[in-house]
Amino acid sequence: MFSSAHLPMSGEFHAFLALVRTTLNLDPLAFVNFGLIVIGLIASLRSAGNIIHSYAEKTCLSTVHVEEDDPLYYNVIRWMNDHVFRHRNFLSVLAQTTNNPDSVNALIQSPLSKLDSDRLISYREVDDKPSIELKPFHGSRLFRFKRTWILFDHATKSPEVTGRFPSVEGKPKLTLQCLSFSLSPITKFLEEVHAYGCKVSVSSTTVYRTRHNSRDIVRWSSVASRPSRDISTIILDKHKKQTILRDVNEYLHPHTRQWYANHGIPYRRGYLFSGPPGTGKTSLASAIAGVFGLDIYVLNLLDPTMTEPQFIRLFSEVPTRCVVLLEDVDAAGLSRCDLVPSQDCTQSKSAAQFTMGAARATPASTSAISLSGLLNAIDGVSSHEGRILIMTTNVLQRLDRALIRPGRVDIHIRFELPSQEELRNLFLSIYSDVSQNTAAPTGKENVQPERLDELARHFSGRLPEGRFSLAEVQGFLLRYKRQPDEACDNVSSWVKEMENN
Ligand SMILES: Nc1ncnc2c1ncn2[C@@H]1O[C@H](COP(=O)(O)OP(=O)(O)OP(=O)(O)O)[C@@H](O)[C@H]1O
Repeated sequence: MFSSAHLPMSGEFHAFLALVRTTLNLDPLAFVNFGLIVIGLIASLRSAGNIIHSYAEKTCLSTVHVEEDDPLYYNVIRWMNDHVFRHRNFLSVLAQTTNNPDSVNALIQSPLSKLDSDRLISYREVDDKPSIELKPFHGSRLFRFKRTWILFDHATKSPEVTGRFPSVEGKPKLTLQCLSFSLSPITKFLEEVHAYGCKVSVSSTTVYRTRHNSRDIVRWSSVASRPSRDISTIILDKHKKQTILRDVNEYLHPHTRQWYANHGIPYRRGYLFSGPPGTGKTSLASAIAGVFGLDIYVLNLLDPTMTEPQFIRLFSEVPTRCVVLLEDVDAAGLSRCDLVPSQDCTQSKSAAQFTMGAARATPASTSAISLSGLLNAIDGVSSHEGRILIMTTNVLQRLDRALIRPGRVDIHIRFELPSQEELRNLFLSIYSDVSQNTAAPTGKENVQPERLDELARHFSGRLPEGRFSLAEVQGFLLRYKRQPDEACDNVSSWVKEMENN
């Protein structure tokens, strides 16, 4: 210990100490000694804490790490935000711009929506709240879940931190820890988190696409979560619609899974939607996902950054019940050339071209994925059971028979250019709110349902059958969103204009 008597000191400092001693009646160096004792104590407590922590970690501390590209990662953060962080102020948060439907509703209820739709409005001047969400970014928090204390720790480990702020690009790390000899408290918590995630997104469909994560590994990543498309908005022959809905329903039934297992048949189901562009193939896939409460996993065969092993791995990583959507499979130019030696391939190619007619030649493969790779992904041993595969194509003849044989494609739905009945239904569907008076702006008349029926008949009668896709006709109708009379009056000139193009 130090004592002022033992220390060599300058005259001024000595005088200062003497002054303090006489005025406060205390030895200042006693404070220094006391400070050193406190620091020593803290250091020993910390090292004891570290020893206890590392001992506990080895014996009774259960730890669970959640990977950033697992859906649980977002569900845990959402649960924490909604249940734990909601009432706490944070000084360091992550700002996110959201396109939530609430802001759209707020806009509908604002005075702006009362303005005449002919008036030009600059939305820069709109004084509505920006849809910015502030979320806790980094940090740890001890919280109680069903009588167990759990430590939540969320950090972004940047490879190198430059400047004052941690990089958002770093590798995120999420850990959950609790004092327990088993993992069951955390497992129960994760089950609750999963159930909460399902409840929150019950009426929406989440779309997943592939993305390179912070470690440059291609993983599934949710790109959008939107309200499920209502199946009644899909214009398709009633029989075809019922066929596919019944089939998917039966396939997903728990008894069916057991039946497949009993018969030793891989539990998989595949559908092919073929037809001209803009006839509703993708829309039907998304409506099916909505009806059965499934998420959609979209794989792009033309993605230049994806290799075949990555494609096969991603295919096997989809969850048990989901829709895997492979769009425009014909565009990838996959053919038997990948499967057979070159001489046979030339023969089979020319045979294929013969059957299709000279007009459409099989294109050279433009995909990094070969036909054998795709077949492997669809029904190889690692392919996931329980999923629904939906492939769409504009040109059925371009598909190799191996790809669409039963077992890979169980039901084929052909989409045609619309009949007059379908055009009439599209008209009625677009103007359904005009007749129900739900969204009519000021100054616009309502149309009685009988009048709308009459207009729909006139409209479809003026359009040639099997000439335009529903997407094209929908594009025309969108010019007259709330004026069915004007759409009806102008459709003939639109047809002429389209035919001259
Ligand atoms: N049968 C349909 N029923 C309802 N809407 C349709 C239908 N066909 C097309 N549409 C509308 O047209 C647009 C394009 O439809 P969609 O993307 O489903 O067509 P697609 O057949 O998948 O086209 P592509 O072959 O080019 O991918 C969507 O906005 C959709 O609402």
